[in-house]
Amino acid sequence: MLHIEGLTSGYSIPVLNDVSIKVEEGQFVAIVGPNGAGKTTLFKTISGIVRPSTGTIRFANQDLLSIRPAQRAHLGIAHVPEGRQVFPSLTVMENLEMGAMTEAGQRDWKHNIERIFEWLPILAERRGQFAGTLSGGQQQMLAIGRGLASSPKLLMLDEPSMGLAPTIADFIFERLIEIRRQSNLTILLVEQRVAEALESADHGYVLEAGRVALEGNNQTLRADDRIRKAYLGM
Ligand SMILES: Nc1ncnc2c1ncn2[C@@H]1O[C@H](COP(=O)(O)OP(=O)(O)OP(=O)(O)O)[C@@H](O)[C@H]1O
Repeated sequence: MLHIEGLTSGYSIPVLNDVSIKVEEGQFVAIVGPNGAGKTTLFKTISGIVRPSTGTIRFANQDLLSIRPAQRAHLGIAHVPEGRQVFPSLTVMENLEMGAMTEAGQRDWKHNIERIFEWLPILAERRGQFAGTLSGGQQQMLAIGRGLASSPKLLMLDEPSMGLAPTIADFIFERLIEIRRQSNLTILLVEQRVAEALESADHGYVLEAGRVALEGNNQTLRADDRIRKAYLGM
């Protein structure tokens, strides 16, 4: 579904160097790595906020780099950004409606909103509340709900656990696993919480200093000595 080959991208200097990543349909893939490794830059490059200097990105058999950033959401890519970025002065429902601006989101709205409320019931309870007054965990669920409202083929999540207490973060990971189980949605997750991310996903990449340092299925990565020492504290 998403094939990234030889990607070099960044700002005045490159942050990502020769990065290749594959996400197949229905897969849950995690990209883990330390602060500043380039995880957010990778997502911004997929969304079109940052332009790569070399490499290719194919999504659903199309050359993504030839498609304008604003059009990429319409192809079925939902980017749930770092720091949630909900619209604070809009209600929960209005935020969800903002997510449904794609053609597919409009078409599937009734079905999607039912499922979003089923998966994330707090959003149904708080539907009339201003998003800015929600807790961090609730805002993260709203950001995920807003992504789901666009009827995505690929849901990209940038550090959904950021700034959340461990129990709340665990709840978010558990919800993602359940959403994926029920919908077979393709998920690409970027995370610093390596243990939780590798438990949730079926395949993982370790990004270090802008390069893919390791790749494998979740069991292989969780058993890898370097991962255990550097990220799992074992
Ligand atoms: N707009 C920008 N202009 C210049 N450099 C940037 C910009 N955004 C990020 N960087 C730099 O790019 C590098 C990678 O940042 P990026 O945010 O992609 O990493 P990350 O792995 O997502 O880390 P974090 O978990 O801290 O968000 C860092 O050295 C950062 O300082």
